[in-house]
Amino acid sequence: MITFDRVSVVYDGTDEPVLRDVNLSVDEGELCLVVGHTGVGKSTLLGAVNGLVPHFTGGTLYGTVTVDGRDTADHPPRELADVVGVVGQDPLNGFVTDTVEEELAYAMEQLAISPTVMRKRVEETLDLLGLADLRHRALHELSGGQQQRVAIGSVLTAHPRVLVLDEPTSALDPTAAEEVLAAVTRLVHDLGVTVLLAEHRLERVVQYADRVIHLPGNGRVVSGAPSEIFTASSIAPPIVELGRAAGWSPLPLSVRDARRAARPLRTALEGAAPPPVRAVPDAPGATLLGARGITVAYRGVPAVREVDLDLRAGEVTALMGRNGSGKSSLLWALQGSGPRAAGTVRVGRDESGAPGAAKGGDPKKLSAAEARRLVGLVPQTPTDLLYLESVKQELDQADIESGTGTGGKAAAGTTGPSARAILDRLAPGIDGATHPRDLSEGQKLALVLAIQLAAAPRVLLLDEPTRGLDYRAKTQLIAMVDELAAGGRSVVVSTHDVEFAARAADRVVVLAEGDIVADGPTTEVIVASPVFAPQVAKILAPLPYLTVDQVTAVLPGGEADA
Ligand SMILES: Nc1ncnc2c1ncn2[C@@H]1O[C@H](COP(=O)(O)OP(=O)(O)OP(=O)(O)O)[C@@H](O)[C@H]1O
Ligand SMILES: Nc1ncnc2c1ncn2[C@@H]1O[C@H](COP(=O)(O)OP(=O)(O)OP(=O)(O)O)[C@@H](O)[C@H]1O
Repeated sequence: MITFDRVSVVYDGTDEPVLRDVNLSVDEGELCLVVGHTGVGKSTLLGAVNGLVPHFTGGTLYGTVTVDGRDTADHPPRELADVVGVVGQDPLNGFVTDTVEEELAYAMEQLAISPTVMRKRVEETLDLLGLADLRHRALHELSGGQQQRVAIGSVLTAHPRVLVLDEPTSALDPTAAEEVLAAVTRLVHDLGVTVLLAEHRLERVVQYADRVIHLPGNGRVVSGAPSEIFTASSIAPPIVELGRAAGWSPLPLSVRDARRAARPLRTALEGAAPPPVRAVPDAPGATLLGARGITVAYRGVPAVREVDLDLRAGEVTALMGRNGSGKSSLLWALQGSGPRAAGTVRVGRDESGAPGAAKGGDPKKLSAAEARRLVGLVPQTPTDLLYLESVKQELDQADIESGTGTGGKAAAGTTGPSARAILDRLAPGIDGATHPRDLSEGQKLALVLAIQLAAAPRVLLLDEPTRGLDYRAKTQLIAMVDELAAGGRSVVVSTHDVEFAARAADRVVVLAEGDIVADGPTTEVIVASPVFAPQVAKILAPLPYLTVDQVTAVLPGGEADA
């Protein structure tokens, strides 16, 4: 269905090809998972399938890509639209209409599908993706996850024979992600649709894959059966890491198979107490931010209802909850620039006595510069914060604003790492001359995180910060968040990434329809929940383990299973 014949892609201004002499053939009805570190070229590979690369991205494509017998060199994306449906990483970017219903119908209109068929498919898709209540809503007023669902739906309605999905579940809550993937799998099994799917959260998708296409980072592509590729690959979901540590062969890829394989492991672990995932401070830190009665409403409809929240020094809090439950609205209200229908926020003064220490107060009432030093927010669409011409300019600007360095060199009297140093930990090897627009999505996020982390505000709010980040970058992010917390800051991470929450947070707050419905230590809140439990917890339940590291700490080498 899809063939790559000696394909190389070189972007303008670079010498190194992103893809190098790639040969690949994907059969009809195959679901292929595309994996690789941030910036290795997954989106480039996917974009080549419908001709977005190079027709829209620039650069040069050597070799031949054919889809359903059509050469993408002679067929621009518009002429492939009846065969290939593409969902990109940034749904807002891809929208062409204004409302949910219009967007779901648009692709069909372009293909001149009859109105009666259109009606029927729109209704089916609204139900399939849980969008019925939102059908008349404006697209730009939807939450991130709601937008992502619409983007997926708008492609499904056209019934393409090939689906190209670039991180389709990155903004979805765990249940919605499962539903979307189940729907996609049904198309593969029942209608023989061919799917190419790039995803960093492998724990969500491995069990559905027929084949894995791995981009190891040298421009080449390795493809094979999932268990075969994951035996050796440098990227692996927790289930695979656990399987490797325990010496399971063949590697189980579904929780169900892993639970069977794990019987001896569970027996071996019984009686041993799992070490804590994170070092827990002896006493709770001082309250840095106190919010009371926070209410956010859009045209009279409440999205956050009278929320009270205290954020303490040294604490990393995961904010979780369904798509549309009010997480982003709450974060923006705390930060001060979002709407607030009622309630107060108070950030305490900086007691460190450092020159120019922040005064404290309600960030909404302070000057932008003052507020930024109290509360920082990395938004869900980080590119909103990038406006300069090169990565280097962005980093330098961040250092000047935060006083952490000048031009990348640490300035006298400052302690924090420069934005460049932070970026290199999250996504190594980005050329400073690159225009931020040309970065991969994961690289853009890493850049925005570096800018915000360099400012090291007392309270740092991260809205879905692991979208597009590979496991390596997430581990780095966890380490940096840890350092900030250890330095007396308070960090809140709004996330659907249960694996990240399990490793990064000591406290989990769950929102449902704008109310806090759970608030407690991570282990208590997420192990008890079928939705938020990470893979290791599911595999080893009822034992209270959350991460592979906890298991290996108890069983060095994992030989207990032998
Ligand atoms: N239009 C472009 N012009 C120049 N360079 C580009 C362009 N698009 C991507 N690149 C570069 O090509 C490389 C591969 O990018 P790509 O988006 O394919 O990576 P990716 O594997 O999808 O990353 P992520 O996991 O972050 O989505 C990156 O280093 C990126 O900076
Ligand atoms: N500008 C807006 N106008 C109208 N409604 C809005 C607006 N922004 C958000 N909403 C609605 O408010 C509710 C909460 O949205 P919010 O973005 O806070 O949710 P969220 O928990 O962050 O969701 P997600 O996990 O999908 O990012 C949603 O139902 C959303 O559709």
